[in-house]
Amino acid sequence: MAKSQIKNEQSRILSDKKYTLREYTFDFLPANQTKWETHTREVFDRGHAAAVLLYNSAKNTVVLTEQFRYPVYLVNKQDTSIEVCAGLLDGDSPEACAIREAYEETGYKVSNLEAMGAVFTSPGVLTEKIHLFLAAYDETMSVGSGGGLEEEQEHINVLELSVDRAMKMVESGEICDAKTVLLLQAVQRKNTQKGIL
Ligand SMILES: Nc1nc2c(ncn2[C@@H]2O[C@H](COP(=O)(O)OP(=O)(O)O[C@H]3O[C@H](CO)[C@@H](O)[C@H](O)[C@@H]3O)[C@@H](O)[C@H]2O)c(=O)[nH]1
Ligand SMILES: [Mg+2]
Repeated sequence: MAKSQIKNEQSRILSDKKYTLREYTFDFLPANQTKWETHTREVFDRGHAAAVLLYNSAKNTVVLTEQFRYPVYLVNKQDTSIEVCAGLLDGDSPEACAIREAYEETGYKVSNLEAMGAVFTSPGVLTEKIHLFLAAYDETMSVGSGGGLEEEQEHINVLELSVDRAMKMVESGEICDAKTVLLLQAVQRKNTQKGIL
């Protein structure tokens, strides 16, 4: 089976402030076809990211963050978004980024990460790939104040919730961030396998 082909790729910058929005044009030959098409696509580049869900299997609880997200406010009129810890790699490995963000955002110093794959949350428009992790936590790892970085205007509340409560918030739509839903479902799957649920 013939694969699709791409040629004559060109791009121009539409916006280049904190992140970069480019318009790409390229010729595209769909798989198993003979007619080339010219495509134009706007693509937003803000680098790649890592996200980590802090999970305590003994208590069956998770630690989440709650913060104002303007895009969520624009669409849902919600004044906060409840999410797993996450941030841009900023030159770090995905693992180092997940550990750094967990500390900055929640004050927990986690170490043993379990990799849960990597996803594009909006492949039609965003280049961003988010590396997903689970990390065990307990009270002894809570060594910082969390809350995020003042210089980045982050005002983060830290929430500790039972997995059951968090899953109910997914069902009700209170939790609607894709990476958070994925990682909560991963924890729930683990519980099902262990016979907890
Ligand atoms: N000045 C300015 N600041 C920004 C902008 N966008 C974000 N910030 C600030 O910079 C901080 C960056 O924090 P990180 O923790 O590194 O990234 P993040 O925004 O939390 O990103 C993660 O979560 C997002 C929301 O779910 C995801 O979209 C993203 O992929 C990633 O996983 C944000 O919290 C916000 O305060 C911007 O356009 N301009
Ligand atoms: Mg963040």
